[in-house]
Amino acid sequence: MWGVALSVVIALVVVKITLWFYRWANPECSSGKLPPGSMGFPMIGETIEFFKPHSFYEIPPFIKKGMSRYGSLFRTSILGSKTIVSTDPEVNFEIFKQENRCFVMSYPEIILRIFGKDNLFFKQGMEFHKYIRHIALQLLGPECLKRRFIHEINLTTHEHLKTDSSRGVLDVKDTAARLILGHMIQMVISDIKSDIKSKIILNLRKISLEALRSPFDLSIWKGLYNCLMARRNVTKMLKDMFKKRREEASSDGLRYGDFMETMVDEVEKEGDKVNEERAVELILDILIGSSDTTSTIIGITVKFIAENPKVLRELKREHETILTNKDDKECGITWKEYKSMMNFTHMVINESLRLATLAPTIFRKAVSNVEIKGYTIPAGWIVVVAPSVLHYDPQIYENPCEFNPWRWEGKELLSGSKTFMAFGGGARLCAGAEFARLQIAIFIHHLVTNYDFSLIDNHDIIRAPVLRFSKPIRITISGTH
Ligand code: HEM
Repeated sequence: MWGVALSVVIALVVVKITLWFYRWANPECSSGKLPPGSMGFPMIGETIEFFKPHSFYEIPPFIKKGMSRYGSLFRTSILGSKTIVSTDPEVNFEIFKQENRCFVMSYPEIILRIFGKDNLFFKQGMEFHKYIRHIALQLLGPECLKRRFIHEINLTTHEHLKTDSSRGVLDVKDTAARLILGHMIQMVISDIKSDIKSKIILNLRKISLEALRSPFDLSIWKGLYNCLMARRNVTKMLKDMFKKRREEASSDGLRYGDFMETMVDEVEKEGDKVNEERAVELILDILIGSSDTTSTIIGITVKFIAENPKVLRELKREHETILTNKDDKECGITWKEYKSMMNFTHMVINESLRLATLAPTIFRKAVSNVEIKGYTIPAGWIVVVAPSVLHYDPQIYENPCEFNPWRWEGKELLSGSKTFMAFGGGARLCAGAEFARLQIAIFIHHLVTNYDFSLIDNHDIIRAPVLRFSKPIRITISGTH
């Protein structure tokens, strides 16, 4: 009797588990047809494959496998979420077009923790996003870059290269990260004391994209803890300075003309869009966004230039032409020169951005059922757009693994397209794109006009899934004047 009962219980459990497996592998879709694909093992899905390290010149293997089996739109599961991966330029374009309507930004928890769970750019709602973006562009947009920032960037880049090169060896990413934070903090808080500035830089340097690892890799927790602590320290320092500024503004009417003042003014305005907490958060979001991204691209660009003498010669020619009409050869470039005399430099920057593809996957969530290319993306599913696939597609970029700036000749250089999405696309196109391009161009200008340099080591750069350097990108460097 007991034996029969036990057999029945076991059979029921087996049926239940089988059904659960079946439902997991064959998710329901209330209307239409899901894209083909495999959901992988329950819960884990393809998370391990998503974070699996792969070489710099490779597209993520799990995407490659999905594409070869199922085509350019397929379903899977990553980090416990039902997911659709799109490698189709038309579908990607449609997803960006429907930003803040059918699709909203939705990054996995691990990524949110690095950039901050309270990051205002992750908050949903079209109106709020527009408002926050508008304020950020008052600092990062072309008007401010042209009027004030370009001078600061030239000055800091010149000074840092001069000091750091005096040792004869320079870690490119490290120098770039410190100089970017140096002038960015100055633009945000013009009256900052130098010891506080150094403390902020020290903490912000601990918040790195490299902390992003697989949840199965135990070192991720230490990295996340460091990011969290660094965020907390900087938030506290910014809060204190913000409070002081508000008090000064109301008692003495002191004006500084910097970004912190813009934020103080926003908080004082009628309405409740931004309070003191959010103002500090936005300042922090911009500081975090500014350094690690751009310094990584500068590191990679300098590596590519050092490895390609023909590219270096052409850059030197372009930048020495800019210098011919200048009395002060060390003052750097003007906005007009940046825009109209640096065509080849822009080609080099685009080629580095394409090969580096700093954001290999961009995450969204469908908020309603969306019909696309004969399939349905159900509400609640995550959609992963994969720019890396387009950037390494031989049909779009001949010999895609080759660093060849000349492939950009005659093409639109300063805006993205359906096949060039280094800065994302649509309403959420990178708010710091113009700043990053300007900073990279200025770094190249000072480097090629004032120094001889060559790479010290060979570097293995892996993707896991964001870029990770096996060693720092170091160059030997000496002044030419
Ligand atoms: C070369 C360097 C950079 C690259 C490759 C890059 C890449 C990107 C990408 C791909 C996105 C879109 C993400 C998405 O759609 O989910 C993005 C958004 C963003 N980036 Fe960058 N970024 C860079 C530099 C910067 C800098 C220097 C800043 C700030 C100072 C910045 C601030 C932002 C912000 C605020 C957003 C969110 C925009 C929005 O949601 O409206 N980025 N970036």
